[in-house]
Amino acid sequence: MTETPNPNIVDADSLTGEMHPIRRVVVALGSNLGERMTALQGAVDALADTPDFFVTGISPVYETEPVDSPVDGARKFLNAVVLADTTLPAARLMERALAVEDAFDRERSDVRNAPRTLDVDLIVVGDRRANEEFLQLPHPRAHERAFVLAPWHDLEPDAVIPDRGPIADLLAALDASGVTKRDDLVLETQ
Ligand SMILES: Nc1ncnc2c1ncn2[C@@H]1O[C@H](COP(=O)(O)OP(=O)(O)OP(=O)(O)O)[C@@H](O)[C@H]1O
Ligand SMILES: Nc1nc2c(c(=O)[nH]1)N=C(CO)CN2
Repeated sequence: MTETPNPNIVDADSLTGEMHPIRRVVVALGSNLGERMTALQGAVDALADTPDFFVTGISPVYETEPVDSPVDGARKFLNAVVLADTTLPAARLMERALAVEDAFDRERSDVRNAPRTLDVDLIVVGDRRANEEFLQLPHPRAHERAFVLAPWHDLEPDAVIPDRGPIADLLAALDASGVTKRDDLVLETQ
């Protein structure tokens, strides 16, 4: 007897499956090398051009003190967060994030947290959990990063990181003194 697939049990990350649920995605952007705003705007445009990926929100831009920088006196970052709805599997999103970084001459360094033209991090993909080197979800350090939580909180004050809690509470527990909103810098939607 042929088994009829149950449409309610979709392997959301099967790369071969036809059906994928729509999931809300939070993407964090950062740059502290070169033309920082050009890189952030380019990332927003590239994400918006991604098939089956619909940008629903773009945060204000924050200028932030480098966290855990290996370089003394490293330049400040510009950071922002993009919200989107997508049916793309998380692994495809990760590939896309890496391709967008590469398009901005991101050099991959062995030095952890080295300055970078563009960093594109997946923070949450619906309630998807992953713990592989290539893909960890929710992002394992997002809950302790004011440079991620502050812009995200502007867009979604009631958001929750699975297993970590409400971002409002997480943000309130952090020292956010190194994180400054730059009202003069605005990322545009296409
Ligand atoms: N949720 C995720 N978002 C972005 N990259 C991830 C994620 N999970 C795993 N990775 C992997 O991490 C690698 C990117 O590391 P990268 O050098 O950009 O880290 P980083 O941005 O410097 O540090 P951090 O991960 O602390 O933000 C990629 O190979 C990517 O596959
Ligand atoms: N302020 C700031 N600090 C960082 C950032 C970042 O985007 N902003 N990214 C890091 C690694 O991803 C490490 N440190």
